[in-house]
Amino acid sequence: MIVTIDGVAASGKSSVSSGVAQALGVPYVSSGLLYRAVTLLGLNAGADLADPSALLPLLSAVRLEPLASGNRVWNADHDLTADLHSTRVDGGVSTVAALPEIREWVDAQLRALPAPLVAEGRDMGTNVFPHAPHKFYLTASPRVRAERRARERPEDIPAIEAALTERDRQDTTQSAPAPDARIIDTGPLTLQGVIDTILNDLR
Ligand SMILES: Nc1ncnc2c1ncn2[C@@H]1O[C@H](COP(=O)(O)OP(=O)(O)OP(=O)(O)O)[C@@H](O)[C@H]1O
Ligand SMILES: Nc1ccn([C@H]2C[C@H](O)[C@@H](COP(=O)(O)O)O2)c(=O)n1
Repeated sequence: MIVTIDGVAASGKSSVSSGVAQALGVPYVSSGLLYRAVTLLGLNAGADLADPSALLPLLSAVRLEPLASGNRVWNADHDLTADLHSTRVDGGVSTVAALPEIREWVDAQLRALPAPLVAEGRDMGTNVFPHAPHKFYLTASPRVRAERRARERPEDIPAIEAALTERDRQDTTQSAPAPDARIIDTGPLTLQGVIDTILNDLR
């Protein structure tokens, strides 16, 4: 069984997916972390983030570890995870995610993982796992998402809201909900409330 949980930036995808996966006793995979890892490696190498031929050679030893408690991304024996949610990576990741060659690489990593699993991102229900039987799409207003994210970042709420809105704009192409996804506005719900909504639907 595959459950897909897509949604806009900072809508709660990874927290919700982790909770759902732990309740089901299956792994979850965060596709955004792979796009973030490509971005980090590109920035560290001084590569042009719009040039797939400069990025693909950096990826031969990149591996996603789909732990239910929180995914980790490795480059050989170096754990990249702690550096993936920085403002620097946020600023470049949409450029990288727009490259078809990089999307193909990410999709191949995800499709190689054995089911059952919970997959989260933007196009899990539309493109990567279109035949998944259970699909969800999380939304919340930019202000609500910025207020939540401000607890994890040094920037103030208006700056975070502006950056989220810009990233939503840049990611529009791959971020449409699947026609058969259940759309959940997480604004009025607690994190546990969103997890319970999905688990009730699955039951
Ligand atoms: N329903 C909720 N109520 C309150 N806080 C929430 C809720 N859902 C998520 N959060 C909090 O919002 C923040 C962003 O959540 P999370 O990182 O899971 O989002 P995301 O969609 O995976 O983000 P990104 O797109 O940047 O990877 C976290 O601090 C999380 O704990
Ligand atoms: N399936 C996916 C997952 C992610 N992206 C892009 C869009 C985001 O800006 C970036 C980081 O993802 P996040 O950590 O916010 O989930 O990666 C995508 O295009 N497709």
